[in-house]
Amino acid sequence: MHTIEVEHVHKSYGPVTALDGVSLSVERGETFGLVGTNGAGKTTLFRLLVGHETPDEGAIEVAGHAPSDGVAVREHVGFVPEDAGFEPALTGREVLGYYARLRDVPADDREHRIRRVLSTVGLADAADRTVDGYSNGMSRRLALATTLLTQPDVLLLDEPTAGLDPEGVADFHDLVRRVGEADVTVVLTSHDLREVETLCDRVAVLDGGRAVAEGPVSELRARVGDRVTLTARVADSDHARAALADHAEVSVERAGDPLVVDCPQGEAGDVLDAVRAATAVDRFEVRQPGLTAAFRESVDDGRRAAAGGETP
Ligand SMILES: Nc1ncnc2c1ncn2[C@@H]1O[C@H](COP(=O)(O)OP(=O)(O)OP(=O)(O)O)[C@@H](O)[C@H]1O
Repeated sequence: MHTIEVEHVHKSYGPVTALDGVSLSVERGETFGLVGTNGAGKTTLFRLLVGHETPDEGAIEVAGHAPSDGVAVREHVGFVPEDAGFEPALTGREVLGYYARLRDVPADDREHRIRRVLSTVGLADAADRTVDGYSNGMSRRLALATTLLTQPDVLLLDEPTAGLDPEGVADFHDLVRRVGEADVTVVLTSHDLREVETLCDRVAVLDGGRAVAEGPVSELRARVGDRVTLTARVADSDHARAALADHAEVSVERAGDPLVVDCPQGEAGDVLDAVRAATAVDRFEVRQPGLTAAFRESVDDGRRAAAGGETP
């Protein structure tokens, strides 16, 4: 069952086309990643999903409702914008008090729900401090807490971890996983493809307002094939490179120290043996290219298709 359905959506701002015929669907309970280049249309899509803007063409349904149905959206959809800011003189608890009213939480249940979400996001101890003293990570968690007051079916998180330190990122990831376990459909945008790979079941790649790829993270990654990157600390990189000259499927990406080689997964062992026969190898690691390469490939394919007038 699809909780989010976006069909052939176009949106322009004057001469700027922000979304150019985007279609995608997100299933109930999924954690879905929306990735793309700067200005690809990710935030615009979020604004359409919560009814802050209306599409010029196309149809959108979220949790069984049109985004123009403001009451349903408030009840079923939680949106954490990239720049969620709060009145600095209010405490975290007071902020949540206002949001509880805004979201029509019954008066006799407010205190209980506020206490519960403060505990969920790990802000119980900081609840009575004013938010001007909150760290970036705490503010993001408070923003998420505002959406959890009404147990939404859908959570939209726009670059939720941008600017957080590694500990803040890890805390937020734990939180998203916990929220996701409760059958909530989560859609998040991110420029950090490792984050998307870690958290998301499926992903869509936007470029220039077009969805150029959509599918399970593993499928997208498979588009770049079974090649791996081998990085080795070598005593003599010239000897190492010469030893690989006869390997047709192997390309030396960097011929210094470390030596970086791109090769088919099945040949990584032979490549390492050849390098070790030619020079001393101190350390080495083999890595799959991951989503970054798949993302670049999708964007390139989409641009080629657009130039040729095809649909990717
Ligand atoms: N209110 C607006 N008025 C004019 N142009 C806009 C407006 N909102 C978005 N745009 C333009 O629409 C395009 C898509 O913008 P959007 O913010 O959706 O991209 P994004 O993928 O979220 O980018 P980023 O990753 O940089 O946050 C951009 O060219 C942007 O300049």
